[in-house]
Amino acid sequence: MMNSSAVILLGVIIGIWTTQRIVAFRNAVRGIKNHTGLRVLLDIPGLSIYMPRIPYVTGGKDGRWDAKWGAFERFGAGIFASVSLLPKVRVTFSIADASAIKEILSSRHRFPKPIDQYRLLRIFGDNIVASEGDDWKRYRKICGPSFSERNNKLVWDETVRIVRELVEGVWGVERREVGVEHAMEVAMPLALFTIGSAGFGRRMSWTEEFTPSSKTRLSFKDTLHYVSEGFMTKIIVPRWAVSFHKSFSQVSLAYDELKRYMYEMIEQRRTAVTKEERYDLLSSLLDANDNEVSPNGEPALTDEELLSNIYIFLIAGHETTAHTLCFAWGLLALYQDEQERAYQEIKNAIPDDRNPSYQDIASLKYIEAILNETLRLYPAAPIIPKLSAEDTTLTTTNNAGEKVTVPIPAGSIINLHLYGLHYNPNHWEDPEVFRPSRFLGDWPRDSFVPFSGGVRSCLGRRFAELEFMAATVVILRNYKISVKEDSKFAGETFEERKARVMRCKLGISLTPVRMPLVFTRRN
Ligand code: HEM
Repeated sequence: MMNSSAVILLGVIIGIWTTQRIVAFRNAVRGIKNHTGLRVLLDIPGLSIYMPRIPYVTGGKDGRWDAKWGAFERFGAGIFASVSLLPKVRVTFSIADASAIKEILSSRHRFPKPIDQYRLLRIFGDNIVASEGDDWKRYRKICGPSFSERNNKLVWDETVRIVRELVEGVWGVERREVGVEHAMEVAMPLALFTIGSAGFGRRMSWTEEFTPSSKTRLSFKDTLHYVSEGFMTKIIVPRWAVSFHKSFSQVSLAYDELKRYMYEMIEQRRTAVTKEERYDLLSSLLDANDNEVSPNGEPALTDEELLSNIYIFLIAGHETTAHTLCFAWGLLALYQDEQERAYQEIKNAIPDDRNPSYQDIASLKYIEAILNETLRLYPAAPIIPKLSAEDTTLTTTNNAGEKVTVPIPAGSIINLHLYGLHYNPNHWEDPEVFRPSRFLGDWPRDSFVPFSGGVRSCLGRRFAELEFMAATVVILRNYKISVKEDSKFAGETFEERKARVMRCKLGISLTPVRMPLVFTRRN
């Protein structure tokens, strides 16, 4: 039993602590001139998005990635501020205003990345996505040249080869219809094979049996598959717990195997007697690294840094593109007129039976517009976090159309809310509607940043765009895509069907939940 003076002491300590918190909270609110937004008791990074909205306690949907423009509408401006009391007083700004986002993306020093939030991407060590400052500059200088024109062409040619192999070799030209329960069954291996080939110089195919190398237990294909599927497991499950479940040990093994494969590949390329001309990302990265030496004569990147950067190409590079392809096919299945227009463009651009070539992209403007419209509606990274390095201000517009200056204290987290921006009715007409033609004429470029922007924009943008276009061209030339019928949903309206088919959740990137589609041969 505590005696009464101990209870009083504890009460005093709690009282002081609570008063300090409340004063800090009030100061934080004053510091932002009580700018519109959420004032909540609790904001636990990573967990808050799963909590319901309880006024003054949690932000719920309004603070979430999928609030779209709705939360900004409710708070009456293109920038709103969440101030929370626990676990610590924190100010977070959500921004869906095009000119404020442009200002942030063009000022890396004022608005760096909050690299604490990128810890999870450092499984193999420091890398281009999860770094800032001089380290990032060094990585960008070495990694940048890998995404060359020659690599672009390789991405195109390899994607065409991979999808043709699916169409001709796996589905077969005789088969009238191919139904899938989830389009990811097609999009994921497709993206995996493309990154395997154009990223690592390892050709994989839909039909081939894969065997492990002399030094590994898993094949390269299975390794990549388990590594990307098991990303969350790898992060959540500690090393000592991997033996608790078969799937945990499989993922752990896959990560070890990936490391072995990477070192093997690095070694092979370095010791090859005759140097082959290869344009995959790994070869170019190795070349660049060997040519670019540090002042003491060592390669610019250590082997660990090489490994971690290659790993990040895999993680950043294949799931995002697979999900985007999947969303696009779902939208084309729902909007048959748009699909027909795309098909006509392909027929006109590539009239004979030849392979679509890299040079054809100039005549595939509608396919490119479909990619952009898909990324507007379903941006793979719906929120991009930044940090304010100094006390500053940003300007936005309120619902009445007046300019509002928002004070941004140093240390505030700034979430670039791409979902909000891409559905902002001040920038986009009928933002909820899938209308690729909006990207054909003049469109508001600052209101569309699915690949981020400024010097920290996506390095693999062209890689992803070409993969998307090549895959979509080969699929649409051969198949008409439609939603798989299901008697359970016989009476649903178009909007209900769209909501069902396009349902998504946030994983490493925005993820389609279940997209049942049918591919019907055109001839
Ligand atoms: C549809 C596909 C893709 C989308 C929507 C996308 C989007 C993005 C976004 C939003 C960022 C900024 C992330 C941040 O600030 O934290 C980013 C960065 C990056 N992406 Fe992509 N990405 C895609 C495909 C790819 C591919 C295919 C690769 C490589 C093969 C790739 C490699 C990278 C790299 C290396 C960075 C870091 C750039 C830097 O910080 O300097 N991405 N991407």
